Amino acid sequence: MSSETVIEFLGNVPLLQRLPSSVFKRIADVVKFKHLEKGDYVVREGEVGDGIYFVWEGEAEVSGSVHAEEENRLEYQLKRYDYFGHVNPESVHVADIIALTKLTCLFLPHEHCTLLQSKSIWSTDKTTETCSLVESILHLEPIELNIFQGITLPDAPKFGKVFGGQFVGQALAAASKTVDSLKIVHSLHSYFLMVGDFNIPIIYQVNRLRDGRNFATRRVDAIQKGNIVFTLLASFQKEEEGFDHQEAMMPSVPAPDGLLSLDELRELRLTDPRLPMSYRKKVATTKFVPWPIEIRFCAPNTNTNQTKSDPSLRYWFRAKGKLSDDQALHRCVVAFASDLIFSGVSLNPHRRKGFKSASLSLDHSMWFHRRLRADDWLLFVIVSPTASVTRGFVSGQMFNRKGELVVSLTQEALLRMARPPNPATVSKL
Ligand SMILES: CCCCCCCCCCCCCCCC(=O)SCCNC(=O)CCNC(=O)[C@H](O)C(C)(C)COP(=O)(O)OP(=O)(O)OC[C@H]1O[C@@H](n2cnc3c(N)ncnc32)[C@H](O)[C@@H]1OP(=O)(O)O
Repeated sequence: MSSETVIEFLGNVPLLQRLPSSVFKRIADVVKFKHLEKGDYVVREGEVGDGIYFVWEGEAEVSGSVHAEEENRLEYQLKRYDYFGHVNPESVHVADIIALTKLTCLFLPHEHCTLLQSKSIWSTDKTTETCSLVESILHLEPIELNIFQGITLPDAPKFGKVFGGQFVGQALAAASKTVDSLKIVHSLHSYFLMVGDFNIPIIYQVNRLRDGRNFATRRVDAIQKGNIVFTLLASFQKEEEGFDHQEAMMPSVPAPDGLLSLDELRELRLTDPRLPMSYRKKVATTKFVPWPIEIRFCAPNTNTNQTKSDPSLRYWFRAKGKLSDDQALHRCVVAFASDLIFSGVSLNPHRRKGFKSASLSLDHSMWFHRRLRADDWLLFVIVSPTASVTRGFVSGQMFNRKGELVVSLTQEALLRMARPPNPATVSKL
């Protein structure tokens, strides 16, 4: 059996899908095949366990007692992708497992069961303390099958509420962790339903809408205090060769290395005489928590939030720090970053002195065209073709440094002139 076939099988075992994708190859290298005939005992009640079994082919019956009382006898059937056994070497089997047909299992011996315990959903060796901030933000605690918990870290971007990109990135992480790791997200569509509270955890409930041979579809609801505050649909596909063309051209822009970072730009703005004193004072007194995403505007930017400009923007961005090598993580990071400076571009032609807006992202859609790395520079080209009846529409394209179009995306946002106080921007959960 090829290693690829074993990895694909392991990726379809729901229990394992939450693990970092790098673990599957390691598990595939150490599992052993066990073949049994109809009627054979695979394990016996009362015996000490020797590892975990995954049903590869055939059916088995579980028959045993929970408390040695006849009325509490367990009886159910196991089929492909089900598992049984114990991670702990001292545990005793509480039931017989008997082959109902010819049965093939993959067996993971005790000494390798630590592979099933990982501190992060993205990496086997890094913990949330040792990885980059954005990777920690996108780490979720698996609570049960299909249920994950995310939190808003103290250093995460917040804007007075749960940042929209955090919802998209975390929900996509939850969806990705219920899919065979050979299938990668190619599109997502999402709605921001209620302003989220960053002081409380977010529960991500994944609905496995479909698992096909090459495609899988998931719906994820983000829940706080019993309310669905955000919802996302995502589709995943196993990579296959096909037609390839690209009509979209990457615009000619300066390379990122020579451009100012947001932190440098902010420092300069404190003393830039072209900017109004009131603005400089505001920049100086506003608490500034650096973002986990590095951003470099392609054109010199002396605009304030009260300067009228074209409804378009170009900037380079990348995650700060090195990310674990998992394509699912890189796509979640891009999803997270894509809501930082996006729909605000719709407001550019309407900015003026005294301008104060109440704006909120309403929906967010993305299409991933090619593999990408979120810890290398990506160019985000944004244009707002229209704004009307309080809604601004933006579309964007992301190119890698080679000029390949890697992502297309759109967003609609609610754009209103703020009337004080502004209850729309705080959570009412
Ligand atoms: C160094 C140099 C460069 C740096 C450069 C940095 C750039 C720095 C960019 C950062 C940029 C971040 C960008 C983050 C972008 C997100 O993260 S946005 C967060 C994600 N989106 C959300 O949370 C939206 C969640 N959804 C919702 O809240 C609801 O679905 C909606 C959209 C409000 C619609 O609900 P609804 O109940 O139908 O709404 P509606 O009745 O119209 O209004 C709701 C409330 O707003 C109030 N409201 C209505 N109009 C107004 C108004 N004009 N003013 C105030 N309140 C209003 C209403 O009174 C109402 O309040 P209540 O009566 O309920 O108390």
